[in-house]
Amino acid sequence: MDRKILTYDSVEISFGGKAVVHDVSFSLEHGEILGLVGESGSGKSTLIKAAMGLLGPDGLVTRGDIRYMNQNILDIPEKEKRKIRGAGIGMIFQDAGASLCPIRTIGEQIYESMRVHTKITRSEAKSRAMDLFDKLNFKDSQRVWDSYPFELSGGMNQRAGIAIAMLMNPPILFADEPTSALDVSVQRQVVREMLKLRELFGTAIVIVTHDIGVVRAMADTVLVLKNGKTVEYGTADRVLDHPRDPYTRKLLEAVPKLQRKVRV
Ligand SMILES: Nc1ncnc2c1ncn2[C@@H]1O[C@H](COP(=O)(O)OP(=O)(O)OP(=O)(O)O)[C@@H](O)[C@H]1O
Repeated sequence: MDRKILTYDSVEISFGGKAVVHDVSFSLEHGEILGLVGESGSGKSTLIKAAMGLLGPDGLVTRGDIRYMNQNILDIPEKEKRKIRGAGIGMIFQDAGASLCPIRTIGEQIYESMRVHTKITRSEAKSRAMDLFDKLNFKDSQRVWDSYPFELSGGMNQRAGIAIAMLMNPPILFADEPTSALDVSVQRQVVREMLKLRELFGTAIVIVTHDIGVVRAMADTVLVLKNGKTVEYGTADRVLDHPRDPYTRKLLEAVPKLQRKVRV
C-alpha cells in the first residue's frame, strides 16, 4: 500500500506568469510532520496554498503535480477541491483570531463550518466539538463554545482555531506560522497540541515556521527553501544536526542562542 497521502512532484508556481517556486518535490506519509523553513519570501506559504487552491486569481501551478491520496488536486473540479479543503486538509494560520468571525460565537462558527461538509444538527456539532475540546485538554470547553473570539486570549483563539480545523478529522493539517503571534508559553502549548493531534488521530502536519525550536520539537522531516528552490530535504535529525548547505547552517545559526527547544 502506498503510505503517501500527499505528494508534490516537480512543482512550479507562478504569479502573473513569473515563477516564484521552482521544481519542488516532497511527500508526506500518514502521521508524518514536515517542517517547511526558509527566509521570508522563499515560497513557503505559496507552496501550501497551492494544494488548497488558494493562490488567488494571479497564481497558478505551471508545472508538476500535487497529489492527495492518488488524486491529482490540480485536475479535479472546484467542487471536489472544496471537499478536500477542510475534510481532507485542514488549515490553521498565524492569527486564528483574525480568521474567526468577530460577531459570532466559536460554537456558531463550528456549527456552520461543519454543516458545509456534513449533514449535522447543532447538538451533534456541539457534542463533537466538546469531545475534541476535552481530548485537547481545554479547561473550560463550555465557555469556549459560548465565547466570541474577543472574549478569549490570543492563545485560546489559536487553540480553538486548531480544534475547528480538526473537527472533520482531516488526515492532513497545514499550519502556517501557527505559533509566531503567541508568547513563548502559549507557543509550547500549541506545539504540544499539534503533537497530540498526531498521537490521537495520526494527523500528518506540514508546519511552516521561522522558529527552528518548533521544528526541532515537532518535525520528522525538514524541507529548506530559498528563493522558491529546495536547498535541502531530509530527516529532521540529518538536516538540523548535519546540514549540508551553507544556507541551512545560516538559518540554524540564527536561533540557537534563544534555546527555544520545546519540551513536550
Ligand atoms: N498574490 C501574489 N502575487 C504576486 N506575488 C506573490 C503573491 N503571493 C506571493 N507572491 C510572491 O511569491 C514569493 C513567495 O512568497 P511567500 O509568501 O510564499 O513566501 P514565504 O516564504 O511564505 O514568506 P513569509 O515567511 O514572509 O510568509 C514572494 O516573492 C512573494 O512576493
